Amino acid sequence: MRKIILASASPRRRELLTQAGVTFSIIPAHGEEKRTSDEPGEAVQKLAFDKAVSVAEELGECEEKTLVIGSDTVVVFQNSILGKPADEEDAVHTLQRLQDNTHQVYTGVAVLEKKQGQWIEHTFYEKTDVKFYPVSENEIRAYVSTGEPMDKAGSYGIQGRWGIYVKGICGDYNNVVGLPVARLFHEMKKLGISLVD
Ligand SMILES: Cc1cn([C@H]2C[C@H](O)[C@@H](COP(=O)(O)OP(=O)(O)OP(=O)(O)O)O2)c(=O)[nH]c1=O
Repeated sequence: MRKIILASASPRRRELLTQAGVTFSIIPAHGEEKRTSDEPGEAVQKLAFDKAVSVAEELGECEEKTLVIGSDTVVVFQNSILGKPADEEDAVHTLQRLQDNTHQVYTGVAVLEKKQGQWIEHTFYEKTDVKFYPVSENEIRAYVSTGEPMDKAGSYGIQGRWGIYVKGICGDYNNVVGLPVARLFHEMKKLGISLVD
């Protein structure tokens, strides 16, 4: 049986992988996330890779075929990359920009596979378009006061209360929540790797 480690503190990623029937353990990646590219696809893959590498390094010696999965999600609006809000006012400002408009959510995934004593890297990213209805400042402030936006890219959670303002999406819903599980399974299948027993 292959050992699978999710390099994440995100409860959403944990839930998505569990729902997909994967048996795994969790080791959150520590350390500063530093964005090194302005191209969102590249940026999220590199951040996902950094998270997976930091956990792989922590593991040291480990069994052949072990997989370490890292992931990173950002929102892109009018060529700017938006991460988590700095504070409540930042969240309000971000949601004011995103409402009544369409933005993109990018999630990068990095899978490190232990093969013949070496870590082999597999990375990809998935993009989803998300369109919001018009939302008033009062509605935005009420949402922000729930605290929900504070740990989320783009200052909202599609799976939570903000869902009532989502007019539609084009692409994978799970990608917005933080892990494109179907694409992950598909990419692993291409490599002959099964994530379920
Ligand atoms: C857009 C959006 C993001 N998010 C979340 C997913 C990610 O957890 C978070 C983006 O931050 P990330 O830095 O990608 O992840 P994280 O810090 O939560 O967890 P870790 O680095 O340990 O894996 O935003 C939602 O839950 N719903 C949404 O609709």
